[in-house]
Amino acid sequence: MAQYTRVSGSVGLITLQSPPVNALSAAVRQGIVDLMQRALSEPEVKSVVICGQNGIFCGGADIKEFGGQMSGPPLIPMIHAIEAASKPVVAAIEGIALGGGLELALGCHYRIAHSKAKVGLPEVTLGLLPGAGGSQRLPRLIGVPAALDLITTGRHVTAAEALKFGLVDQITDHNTVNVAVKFAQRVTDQPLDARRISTYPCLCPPDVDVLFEEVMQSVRRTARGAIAPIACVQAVRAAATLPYNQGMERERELLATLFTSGQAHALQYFFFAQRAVGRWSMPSGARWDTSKPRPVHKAAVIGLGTMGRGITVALAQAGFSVVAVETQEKQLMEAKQAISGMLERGAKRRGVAPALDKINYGRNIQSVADVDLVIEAVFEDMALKKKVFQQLSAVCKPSTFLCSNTSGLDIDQLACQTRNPELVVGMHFFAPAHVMKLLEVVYGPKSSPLAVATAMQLGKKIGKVSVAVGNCRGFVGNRMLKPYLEQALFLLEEGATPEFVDQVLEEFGFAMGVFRMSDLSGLDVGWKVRMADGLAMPDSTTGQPTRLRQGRRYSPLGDLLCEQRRFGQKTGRGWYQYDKPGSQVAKPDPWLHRFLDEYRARHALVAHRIDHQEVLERCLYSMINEGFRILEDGIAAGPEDIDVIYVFGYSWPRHRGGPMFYAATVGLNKVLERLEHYYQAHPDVPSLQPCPLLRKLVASGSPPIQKWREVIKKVRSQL
Ligand SMILES: CCC[C@H](O)CC(=O)SCCNC(=O)CCNC(=O)[C@H](O)C(C)(C)COP(=O)([O-])OP(=O)([O-])OC[C@H]1O[C@@H](n2cnc3c(N)ncnc32)[C@H](O)[C@@H]1OP(=O)([O-])[O-]
Repeated sequence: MAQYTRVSGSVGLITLQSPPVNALSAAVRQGIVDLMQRALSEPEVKSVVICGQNGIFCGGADIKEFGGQMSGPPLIPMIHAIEAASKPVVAAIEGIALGGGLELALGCHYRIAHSKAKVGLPEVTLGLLPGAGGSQRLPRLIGVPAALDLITTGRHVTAAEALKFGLVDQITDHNTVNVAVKFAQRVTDQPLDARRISTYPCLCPPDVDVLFEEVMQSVRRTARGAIAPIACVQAVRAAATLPYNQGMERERELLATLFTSGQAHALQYFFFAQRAVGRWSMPSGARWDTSKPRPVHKAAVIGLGTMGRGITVALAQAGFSVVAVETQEKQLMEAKQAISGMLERGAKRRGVAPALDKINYGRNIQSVADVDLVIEAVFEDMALKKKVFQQLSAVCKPSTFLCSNTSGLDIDQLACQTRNPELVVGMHFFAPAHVMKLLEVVYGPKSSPLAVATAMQLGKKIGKVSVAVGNCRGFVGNRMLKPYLEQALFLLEEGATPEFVDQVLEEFGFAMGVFRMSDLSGLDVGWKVRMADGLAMPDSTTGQPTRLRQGRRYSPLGDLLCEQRRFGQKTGRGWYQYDKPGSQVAKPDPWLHRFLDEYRARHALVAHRIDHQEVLERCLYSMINEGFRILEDGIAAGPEDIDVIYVFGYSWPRHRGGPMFYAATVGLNKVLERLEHYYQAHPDVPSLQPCPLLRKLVASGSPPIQKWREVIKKVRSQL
C-alpha cells in the first residue's frame, strides 16, 4: 500500500507502506501507480517525492511473492512511467534502498539519501539479477566498472560511497523527506530530459572488452557453479553494447532463465532460513519470543590460542569490554601481540580506530570475577575444561553465564561442575572466529532459556548467524561431518584418489574438497580425538582387526598418515604434498598413491572404478541421513537450522540451499532409495542405514521442506 499527501502546497508525497521493509508487493505497486497518476493529474502539484514509512525507503521486490502467481502492476512499466513523468520525481532514501527499491529510485529524476542510508542491488544473492531496469540504468549512471562491482557482488554501499559514485545527488543528516520536499520545490521548473537515466549513453572505459573478460573470469572462479553472477555480467554487458530497449530485452531474457532456476529457489529459501534460525525453540517449549536475554556489558575469554584470540577480537570489535586470560606469560604476550595486530588490521580496513582499549589482559582467573559472561576457549580436552569450569564457578559472581567454545564435547558434563548449571551453554565458534559468520549455541538438559537467549543475542551483536542446537557429540555441524569424512576414506580404500574425491566435491560447489580441507585444518586434530576414543589404536593394543571398530567398518587411513607425521599443510605432507610446511598449494603425491595401493593389497581390497555419482551420493547422502537423525532426535529444531550451519560453517554452496534443501530437490524417495542401495552393499556402515524420519517423510508423500516440521513433530511424539 501507499499513502498520498500534499505537502507545502505543491509537492505530492507518496509514502510506501508495507512493513517491515516496504517491499514492493502487488498492493504497493498498485498504490504507486494510482498515486503517481493522481499527482500528475493535480494541477497544483508541481513535483513528487517518493519515500517509505518508518524511516525505510524500500527493501525491493517482495520475495514472498516470487513463489506464487504474480499479480498487480508489473515493476518495469511502473518505473518507466515514473521516469517518463512530466513533473520531477525525487526519491527520499532513508534506511535502505535495495534491489527493486533502488531500481525504483533510479527511475526517479533525483535521489536524496540520508547519510546513514544504504543502497545496493543484492538480487544476485537471491539467484536473480536487477531485473526492473537496474542492470541497464546503473551502468548508465555510474559507469560500467562500478556497476559491475555492485551488481555482481550485491554489496550494500553507504550513502557516502553512493554520492561518490554519483548514484545519489545529495546526502543529508537531517529529515530526508523534508530535504527532498524542499529540493523538489527547487527543481520544479528544471527540464527533465537530462534526468532520465535510460536516455543516457553507457560510458565505457576504452578497454571495456578486456574488463568484461576479466570480470567474467573472476566471477566464474568465485561463483562455484552459481549462475546468477554470470548472468549479471551478461546483463551489464548488454547495457554497454546495446541501445537501452534492446538491453532491457536482454535483461528480461536473462531474468526469465534465472527466475525459474533451482538456484534461485535455493537462494530464496536460504534467505528465509537465515531469518528462521533467529526464531529458535527448545524441546522444552522455550522460544525466542518468550525468553528474554540479559544484557552483557563485560565478557571474558579464557585461553588465548587461535580460537580465543578470534573470539576476543570479535567481542572487542563489537564494543564489549573483554578480560582476556592466558595463564602462561609467554603465550599471553604472544596472544596480546596477535590480537592487537588483528584489531589494527580490521580497523584499518573499516576506517575506524582499533578497539585496543576494550581489552584487559591477565594471567589470573580471579580477574574475571565481575564479568557478565565468560567464554572458555582452552584446548579441546574434557578434563582441562572441567577444571576451568570448577574454577570459574568458584570465582565468578553467581549470575555469570559460563560458556564453552567446544566443537563437540558434552556441555552437560561441564554444567555439572558449576553452582548454576542453568547458566551454562556451549558457544561453538568456527575458525577464524572473528571472520566466520557461524555460531552454534548449544543448550544442555540444564541450560535455561535465559542462558540460550543471552548467548543468541551476544552472537547477533558480534555479527554472527547464531543457531541454537541441542547437546550431542559434535552438535549439528561436526556430527554430520563424521559420516561424510568416513565415506571419503572408504572411497579411497575402494579405489578412489583424494584428487578425484575432492574434484567431485569442488565441482558440486564446496570451496574445498574433503581431503584438501583436512590438510588445511590438520589431520592430527581428528587423530587425537580418535585416540581418546580408543579408535586410532594399533591392532596389538585393542586386539581388534584394523578395519573394524566396535562392530563397524573403520578406516585407519587417516591414523596411518598421522603415524608418518603427515599432518597436512603445516607439515608439508598430508593427503597431498606441499612445497614446504605451511604452503597452501596442494599437489598430488605419488607417495600417497603408492601407499594406497600397498594398503589395498595388504587388506585384499580390490580397487574398482568409482564414478562421480558414487562419490557425491555416498558422501552427501550419508551426511544428509545424519541430518535426518539430528532432526528426529530434536537436536536441531528444523531443516533450516542445519542448512544455515552448513552454508556458514562448512562452505556448503549457498546456491544449493544447504544439505536438507538439497535432499528435497533431489527428491527424498531418491535419497532413500540410494541409501538403501549403499547400505545393502555396505551393511557394516550404520551411517548408510536410512533414518526412520526419512522413511516417514517419504511415506507422507515427501512434503515440501517448509512442512517437514509437522512430520518431525509427529515422529517425535511417537518416540
Ligand atoms: C523483477 C525483479 C525486480 C527486482 O530486481 C528483484 C528484487 O528486488 S529482489 C529483492 C531485493 N532485495 C533484497 O535482496 C533485500 C533483502 N532484505 C534484506 O537484505 C534485509 O532484510 C534488510 C537489509 C532489508 C533488513 O535487514 P534486517 O533489518 O536485518 O531485517 P531482516 O532481514 O530480519 O528482515 C525483516 C523482515 O523483512 C522481511 N524482508 C526483508 N526484505 C524483504 C523482501 N524484499 N521481501 C519480503 N520480505 C522481506 C524478512 O523476511 C523479515 O521478515 P520476518 O518475517 O521478520 O522474518
